Amino acid sequence: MDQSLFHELHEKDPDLSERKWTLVNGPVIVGAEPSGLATSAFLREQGVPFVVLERAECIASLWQKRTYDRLKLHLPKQFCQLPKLPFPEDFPEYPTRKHRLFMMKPVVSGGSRPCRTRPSSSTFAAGVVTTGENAECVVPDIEGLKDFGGEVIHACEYKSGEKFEGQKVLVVGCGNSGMELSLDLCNHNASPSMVVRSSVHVFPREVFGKSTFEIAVSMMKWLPLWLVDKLMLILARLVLGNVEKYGLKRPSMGPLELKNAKGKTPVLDIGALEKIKSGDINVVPGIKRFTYKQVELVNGERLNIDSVVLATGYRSNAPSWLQEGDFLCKKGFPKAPFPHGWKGNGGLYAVGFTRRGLSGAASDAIRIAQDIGMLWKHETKQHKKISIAFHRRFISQF
Ligand SMILES: Cc1cc2nc3c(=O)[nH]c(=O)nc-3n(C[C@H](O)[C@H](O)[C@H](O)COP(=O)(O)OP(=O)(O)OC[C@H]3O[C@@H](n4cnc5c(N)ncnc54)[C@H](O)[C@@H]3O)c2cc1C
Ligand SMILES: NC(=O)C1=CN([C@@H]2O[C@H](COP(=O)(O)OP(=O)(O)OC[C@H]3O[C@@H](n4cnc5c(N)ncnc54)[C@H](OP(=O)(O)O)[C@@H]3O)[C@@H](O)[C@H]2O)C=CC1
Ligand SMILES: O=C(O)C(=O)Cc1c[nH]c2ccccc12
Repeated sequence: MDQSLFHELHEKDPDLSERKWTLVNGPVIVGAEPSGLATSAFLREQGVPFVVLERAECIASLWQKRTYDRLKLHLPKQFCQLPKLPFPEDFPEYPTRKHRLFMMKPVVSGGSRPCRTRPSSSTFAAGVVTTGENAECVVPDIEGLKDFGGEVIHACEYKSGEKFEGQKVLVVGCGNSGMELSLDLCNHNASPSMVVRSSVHVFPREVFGKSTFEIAVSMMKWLPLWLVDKLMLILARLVLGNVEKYGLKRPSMGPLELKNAKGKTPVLDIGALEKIKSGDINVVPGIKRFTYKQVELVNGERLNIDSVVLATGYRSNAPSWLQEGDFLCKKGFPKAPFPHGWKGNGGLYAVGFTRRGLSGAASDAIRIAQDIGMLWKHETKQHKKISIAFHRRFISQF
């Protein structure tokens, strides 16, 4: 590192010399999951050397290690493809997590392994944040949870309901995780109670054999968002009836408006609602406190429970490692609203913070790779020109 820069940084951070530093030529991509891998694939195609940094010891760690066995994508496959890697026709409409991992293999074996680069004499610098909207588990601090005495896990540690057979399990949270894990627990002969502390939008995953998400996307081409929201709610009411009578209060904001404004994903139901209607999943209100093997709810009711699954969501971790104040907000999302959040100043980029799942990540990756590809070509051309001029001058001295 340049000595004057080192001194300047050392003044700000006295521990600097204790840390390991590596000089990297080319973009640094942080995160090796769909967003990082898609960006890598595009950069490789454009001949840009890059390095991928990943905290886990493998790629695709969310899909390999932090998801449950029976997980399937809840959007049809055409909305969850990585650029240039369409799911094969013979894959099911809603691929499983194993299908998803299978699709990521070629990207990796093609060359975007963590910490891989080609030597270059250019000093081109760019940083791509792809650490995701789900980087850390949200673990709420609920009174008495530490002394509960039974097993407490987060949804990301849940693999299967097998080990909960015969148990009373409290599932905290009613997003897609809470709903799907409650269903999985039922299917393994456990008795889940699911906490709904505020409200939730529930839709069937399909209506008359057609994906509900796809219907909404088609309508968005012609109609304003507020109207699509209204029509989706009418459709849900016709197909599901009034879900509020089962304790599933709907938010006052429409589903797509809420997703855009707060990132809260509507539930695309794959069977939990039937179990709620039949009473196999017991819907309960917010938690007041835990006591030994019991939970006390805000309505004063007490339940005996054996285990707790916290399906309480995820958050970005970028503010903890990216020391730059302009690009990201406190919650670790780009400050600029979609579709402008992919590019910041000074070579900073972000992929996968659009609150639009995998298709949002794919569109970010394409934009960024094009931008970096162009800058890289310009930079290397300039570099070549300087080298040739220097070479000529050097030769002319003799
Ligand atoms: C259970 C579940 C199911 C989902 N299903 C769908 C679906 O069906 N369709 C859809 O469109 N979307 C779905 N999503 C949304 C999800 O965000 C995307 O599927 C996708 O995984 C996002 O990819 P990503 O690369 O942006 O982030 P992630 O997959 O979260 O990957 C981020 C990577 O960055 C690494 N990382 C984090 N912090 C650091 C650090 N400080 N240093 C180095 N590396 C770091 C992580 O280890 C991870 O490998 C789902 C999400 C979850 C949790
Ligand atoms: N098959 C698939 O494709 C699946 C996809 N996913 C996706 O993964 C992402 C994360 O989903 P998910 O894990 O469900 O997280 P979400 O953020 O969607 O949901 C978190 C839930 O936990 C509740 N909660 C948080 N803290 C507390 C608390 N202290 N007490 C009671 N309830 C609490 C929230 O309630 P409140 O609203 O009141 O804050 C909310 O119901 C989403 O994008 C989702 O679509 C997840 C599972 C399966
Ligand atoms: O972010 C997610 O969890 C997704 O699965 C993708 C997604 C993006 N926009 C949506 C709107 C309704 C349901 C799911 C999604």
